[in-house]
Amino acid sequence: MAAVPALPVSLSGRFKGSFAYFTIKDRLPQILTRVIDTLHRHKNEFFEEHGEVRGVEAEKRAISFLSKLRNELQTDKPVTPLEDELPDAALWNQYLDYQRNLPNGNGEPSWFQSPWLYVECYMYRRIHAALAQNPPIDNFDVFKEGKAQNFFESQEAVIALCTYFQELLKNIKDLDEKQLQEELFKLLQVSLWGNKCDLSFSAGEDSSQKSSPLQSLENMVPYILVNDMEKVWSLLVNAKKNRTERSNVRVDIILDNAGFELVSDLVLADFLLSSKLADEVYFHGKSIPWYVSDTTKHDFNWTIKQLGSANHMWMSRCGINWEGNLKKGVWVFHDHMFWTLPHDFSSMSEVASDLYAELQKSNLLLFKGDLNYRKLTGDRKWEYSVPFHQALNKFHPAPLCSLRTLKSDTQVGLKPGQGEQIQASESEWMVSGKYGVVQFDAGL
Ligand SMILES: O=P(O)(O)OC[C@H]1O[C@](O)(CO)[C@@H](O)[C@@H]1O
Ligand SMILES: [Mn+2]
Repeated sequence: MAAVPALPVSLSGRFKGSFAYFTIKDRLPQILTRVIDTLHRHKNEFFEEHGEVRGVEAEKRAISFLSKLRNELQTDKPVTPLEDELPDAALWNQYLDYQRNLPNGNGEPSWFQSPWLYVECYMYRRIHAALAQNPPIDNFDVFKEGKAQNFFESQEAVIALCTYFQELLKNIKDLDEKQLQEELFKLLQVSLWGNKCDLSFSAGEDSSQKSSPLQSLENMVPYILVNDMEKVWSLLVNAKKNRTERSNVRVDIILDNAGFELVSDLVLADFLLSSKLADEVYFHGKSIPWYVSDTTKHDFNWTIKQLGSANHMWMSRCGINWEGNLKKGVWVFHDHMFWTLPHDFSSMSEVASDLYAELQKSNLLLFKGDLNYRKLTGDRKWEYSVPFHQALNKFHPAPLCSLRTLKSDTQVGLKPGQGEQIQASESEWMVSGKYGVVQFDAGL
């Protein structure tokens, strides 16, 4: 039997000067400071809604929990077990034990010594605990305002996209295969570049989409380092041809950020149905606030409502149609605890076998964004030219495609020398969000 190659090491804050190191040192504390400020700013609201004793006391407790967290992070303290009783706490604590016992581990897990992916996810889980443990403010999403702001500031781009799309729908029935393919490619690219706009990347600062998202697509093609759009197209066209009455074509979108990116994903999903390339689309979101801008069920419904009631004909047409899709059941929103665990996707079949089985029902999984890419590839120091299939490390529930702009220093599946060549002239290429991939894996 051929020997199984060992996995490369995890990205981690222990590599001084790496992007992980700077993120843990600078960006994560900034995010925590913003969260604390947000709670301060809402003090009056908590007071008015819940009174001094319950509302303001809860806010104070949450802030002191968060300050303690920031201090633990900045002084590289050991990662502590979760003490809340939320449904995922036991899994988190088991994962801590697993980190403690890793044969090549670096002693007691801590903020700078442990894998970056683990400690970063852990920070968001602790932010959640700070609120969830403190009723009556336990349902307060500290990132909600930022997500709404991103949506409103992207208005023009949203209008441009909805208008383009509604015009397209008018004659979608008359398009031949070539034209359909072109439109699919356009909307895949809009959804890809929509991933530039996440908020954790800019530590919560403005990152909305300002210009028309369709105009500059062609100029950006050279920045797509792996472009498997043709493979996505053939898969969908073949699925459509082989489809029988009993076997629907199903596409799943594993969502990333709310705001403009979410709108671009919804337009893509609508296109898949309207072009009859798919019969149903399942969306997967986060069950708790996550990585500042990720989409929860509330954000998903809120966005569709906002569009539906907008003062712009094509925007509201989109929103109303999408609400209809949800009602008809051709669009389904799912959230699962697994998406907000620290595990990479290679352990999904073990840790969340129900979710894995659900994904197996799909014809195509579209994974949006950088964090999903990190979890697909295990957030490791891979050689750039290692095949994507190998980095997936046996995660193959169904054919899948990642639409991701590069915002963290891991990348696989490049041509030999391709990464090194860009590196030579642009040292920030992996973290600037300027480059992207549409990277496909057919499965087993
Ligand atoms: O929203 P995305 O595309 O998953 O990006 C999340 C961002 O957060 C990070 O984890 C940074 O802390 C990066 O990996 C990435 O830039
Ligand atoms: Mn995100």
